[in-house]
Amino acid sequence: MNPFTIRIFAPNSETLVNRGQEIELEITGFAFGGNGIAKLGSEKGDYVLFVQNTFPGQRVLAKVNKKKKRYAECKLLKVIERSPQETKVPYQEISGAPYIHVPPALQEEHKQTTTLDIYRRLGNFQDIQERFDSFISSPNHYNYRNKMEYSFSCIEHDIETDEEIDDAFALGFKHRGTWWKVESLNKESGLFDAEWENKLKEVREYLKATGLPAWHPPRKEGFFRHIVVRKSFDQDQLLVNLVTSSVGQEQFDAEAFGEFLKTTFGGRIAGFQHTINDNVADRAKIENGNCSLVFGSNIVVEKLLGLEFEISMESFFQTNPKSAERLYNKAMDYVFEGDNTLNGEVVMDLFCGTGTIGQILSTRTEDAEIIGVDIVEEAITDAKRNAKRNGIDKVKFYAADVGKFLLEYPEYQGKIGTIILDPPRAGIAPKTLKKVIALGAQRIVYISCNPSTQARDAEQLRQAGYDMRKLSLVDQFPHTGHIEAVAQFEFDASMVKTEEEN
Ligand SMILES: C[S@@+](CC[C@H](N)C(=O)[O-])C[C@H]1O[C@@H](n2cnc3c(N)ncnc32)[C@H](O)[C@@H]1O
Repeated sequence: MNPFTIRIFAPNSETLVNRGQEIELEITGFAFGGNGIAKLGSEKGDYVLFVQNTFPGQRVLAKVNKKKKRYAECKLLKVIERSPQETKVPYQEISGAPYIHVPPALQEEHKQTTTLDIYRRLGNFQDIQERFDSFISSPNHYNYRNKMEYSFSCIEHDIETDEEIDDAFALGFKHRGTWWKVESLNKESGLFDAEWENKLKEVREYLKATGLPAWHPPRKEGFFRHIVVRKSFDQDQLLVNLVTSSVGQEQFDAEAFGEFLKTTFGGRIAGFQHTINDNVADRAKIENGNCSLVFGSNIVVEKLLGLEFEISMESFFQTNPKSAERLYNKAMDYVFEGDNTLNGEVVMDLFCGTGTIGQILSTRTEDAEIIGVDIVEEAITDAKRNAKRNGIDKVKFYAADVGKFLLEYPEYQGKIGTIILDPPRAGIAPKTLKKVIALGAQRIVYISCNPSTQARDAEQLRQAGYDMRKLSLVDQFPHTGHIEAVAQFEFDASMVKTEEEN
């Protein structure tokens, strides 16, 4: 045990912590989703505290957010002492990459163990190890993201002194656990484009020199609000969107800033947009507003498994495209395994986003009819445009709620051999999953960015006769607690439970 840690013993450790309390803890274990575990001893046994984004061996300052009888959930405020397993890295630490000091192989080992445990506990797969196929690493452990959002604030958290500075001009990421304080990014974070982040300081100095103020989050006033950058790895180009309010707009020379970007980043800036957004609602999307293209193009083009995708500022696109290729290849292996050629079949790509999976599928089949469905109209518009760009006419895209779509098109019931599912983090609503099951597919390939909801949905699928045959984990987001999963389910009539058995 760390010599600085005071291990508290009390008759009833439940009484040791209160909601809102700040407490120093030693992290001794690790659970799914990047939850470090600390324990407080008592005569009645250990009281467990989960602290998000921590790692075994760290000594941390945490705040109790939720208190239950047997455990508490805490928010990390500060790492006081690093784990002996952590190493020095040349990056500036940001709250979005809490494991940047943990060697990638160790991150992966912990992700695999804790994620498989979730399938055991939430999906009741005691034999998960036999179903587990592979752990797929991200091809790039660093600088893998293709989109980053930076915030301005006139309240700065100084990373050297740990002090709050008012009347500042900060540009970077929010200080851990706050929504008003920004830590200026002075060198790359290790997640996004190195050149862009290493020169962000120059961007900040340029904008500060305009004399216009950075946003004041509590007062909801100021001029500079955010910078959002999109990257195409294939073109090695950046698309920049500066989001400001309209107050002071006439004093801002967007064209001059555009020239500054061109000079600073050479030919790498594909386009520069200026968005004026006066919406101060907490949940408003930062990019919404009045957008004008100052120079260049409002899209970049990314290549994925040989196909081209136009990406605008608003489009949904996999954040780690190089790793997404590995994810999609594994999904394709699961689709085509055995002699599942899909020829002459109807294939559903449900929750299709910008239609990436459906398009990849269509390049590997002869005469399958592929149907993509997503609720976001703009995503479907992007999907159709990209399919055209790639010369693909075998995929039909529909903008609709998956549940409603399946009700409105009952003719597909019983005609579908294979379904690909890629729902959002919340998983699939039980009612919608019931409708998917009613389609009667032989095989379902289910991609998930949240294994805990996938494990839950796997239980519903099992009761309907779908056996999870294979599972792979893909590390789409190194240095975070997140992990992506892809599973192959096969219908087995002998597994279907009767009403009485249920
Ligand atoms: C994880 S993303 C899918 C990404 C996509 N398959 C890809 O690889 O690019 C989940 C998608 O589900 C869509 N979605 C969420 N709820 C939905 C619903 N009820 N019906 C249809 N689509 C929905 C979202 O718009 C989002 O595009």
